Amino acid sequence: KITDETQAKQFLAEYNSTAETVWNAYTEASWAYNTNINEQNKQIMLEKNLEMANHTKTYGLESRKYDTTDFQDPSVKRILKKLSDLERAVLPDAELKEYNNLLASMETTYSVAKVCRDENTCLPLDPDLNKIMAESRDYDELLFAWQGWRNASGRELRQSYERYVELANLAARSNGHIDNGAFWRSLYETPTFEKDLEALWKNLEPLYLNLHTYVRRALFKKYGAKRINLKGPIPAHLLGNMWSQTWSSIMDLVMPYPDATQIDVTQAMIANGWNARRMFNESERFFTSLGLMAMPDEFWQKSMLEKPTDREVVCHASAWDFYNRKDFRIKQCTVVNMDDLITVHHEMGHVQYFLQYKEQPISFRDGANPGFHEAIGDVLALSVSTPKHLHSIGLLDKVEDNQESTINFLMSIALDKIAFLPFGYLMDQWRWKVFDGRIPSSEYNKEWWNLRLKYQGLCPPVTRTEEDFDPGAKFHIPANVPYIRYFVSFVIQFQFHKALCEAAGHTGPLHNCDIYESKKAGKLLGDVMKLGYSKPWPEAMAMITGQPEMSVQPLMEYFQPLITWLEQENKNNGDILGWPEYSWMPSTTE
Ligand SMILES: CC(=O)N[C@@H](CC(=O)O)C(=O)NC[C@H](CC1(C(=O)N[C@@H](Cc2ccc(O)cc2)C(=O)O)CCCC1)C(=O)O
Ligand SMILES: [Zn+2]
Repeated sequence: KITDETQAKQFLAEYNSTAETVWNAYTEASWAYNTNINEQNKQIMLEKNLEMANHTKTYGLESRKYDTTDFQDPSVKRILKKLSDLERAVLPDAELKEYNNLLASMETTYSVAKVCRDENTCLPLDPDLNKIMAESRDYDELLFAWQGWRNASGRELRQSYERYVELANLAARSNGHIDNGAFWRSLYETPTFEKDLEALWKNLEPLYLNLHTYVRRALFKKYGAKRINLKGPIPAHLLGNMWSQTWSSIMDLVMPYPDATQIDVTQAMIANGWNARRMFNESERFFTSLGLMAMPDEFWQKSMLEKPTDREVVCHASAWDFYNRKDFRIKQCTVVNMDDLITVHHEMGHVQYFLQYKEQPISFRDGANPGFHEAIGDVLALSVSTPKHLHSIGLLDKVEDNQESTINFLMSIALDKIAFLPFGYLMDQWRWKVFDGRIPSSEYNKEWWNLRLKYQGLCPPVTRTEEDFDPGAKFHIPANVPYIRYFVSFVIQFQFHKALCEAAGHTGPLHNCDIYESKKAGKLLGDVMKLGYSKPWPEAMAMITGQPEMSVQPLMEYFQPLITWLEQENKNNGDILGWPEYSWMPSTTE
């Protein structure tokens, strides 16, 4: 074992500079494929991925030769520990090639899947099927899109997924983890992580049950007793989203006070001639108003902000770090609406993080934990979404400060933030159980719907079998992107919001806070982003909030007026919380 710390530092300097070159080459190839899906670009990406894996393995095996027990520099210890996990590079050549091919083909299948109405009208998910799910109020048309998408995507992926699970577990176990789920959870460096998450969920469940009951009553009014059971789960295709993960698209069906201020600003964006570029410029303006960094010129030259018309692309939005400290991009098939304005801020939050930690060693160019990376953009979006801010950028003609408008506003935010919580929690509950063997492939779909029932109180609108593979109809599953990061983000973003609002000198209810132009708030956030992954995340959490733990208190404080209103409303309606008639399903006849 090598115990010479100076030698270790030289080794890491060499790793850092070679990694920048190799990772940049892979990222360029991956970008080329994602923005122009064809066989040649796929092959080049796979080749660059192998080169990156060789680099990871060479340096990873070398890093294992060091005994860091007596080392002084904590960063050297932290980086060597991270490098010693080879991830997929640990696989033998044949398995690594098979694994990378599986991932590329699953992502391609998902990204090019279409649903055909007839032989010459085939609809992609983005924007066509998403638009139907958000805007249609026709039960059968919604079912056409919902079932068609699952046939075109999930069903096609089941077999590949089964093999992917085996190889992901083989890699994880070869690196010393029990299974791939244990490897994913290890990124949070929290021994009590699963227990902490369950405690958070137990605190949040009552909020969700109240929202679920209220929305079920509204859908009962719209779709009637044959389709909605006031004591049963909600059919999964009626919530305004292909995966029922966020419900703000059905605000028109659930709006508490239709005569008070309406928050959806899509019409105003279109009326004011907003386009994709304007949406990104507005977001950049918010970041610079906090004293944070503007986008480099290269960002505007090289990003893909709209769906091209002449080729197939991966439309699922994403933010890219090219690991050369200069080149950062976003790929988004931007549509001019409120939903996408939020997504723009989300992706710009990732790029801001990339910019803030770009001088860190490459091993530290990550979020304090993955949930931190997901929270940055959403924190700013909480300010942008306030009536006050929307009014200031010309998207809301008047701001009314009364109880009805407040409840309408909080409902529109709750339909995204509270509705999302059970979905954000269950996605990796399913995957962790697949990786540890508690869910065998013969029960993939049955267990998926058991979790959808248990946490979200949803039921499939038509009977599902093991011919189906509904988890595969959600991007992150075939794309091998972990998901618990979003559940963590939806909790901590309210902790960050509360702390930044205090730094900005905000007084009054938390839901009215807009941190726009607060340099103090910006500094608090910027200093944490600069750390990247260099310090354990509780230290970063304490820098922002003054304490090291995840807490639901700020989220509860933010929604308190709505929670009180929902409890009263559900009581007035004589409605029960939950779905005791859990085996009910909607009738398929009129
Ligand atoms: C190279 C690369 O892959 N980079 C990573 C970033 C990084 O790791 O550096 C990346 O860009 N990942 C893509 C992913 C895209 C989106 C997503 O998938 N969101 C979740 C959950 C959710 C839902 C509502 C919401 O308001 C916020 C989140 C979903 O839609 O289910 C799509 C819309 C928003 C974010 C993302 O940005 O997280
Ligand atoms: Zn994200």
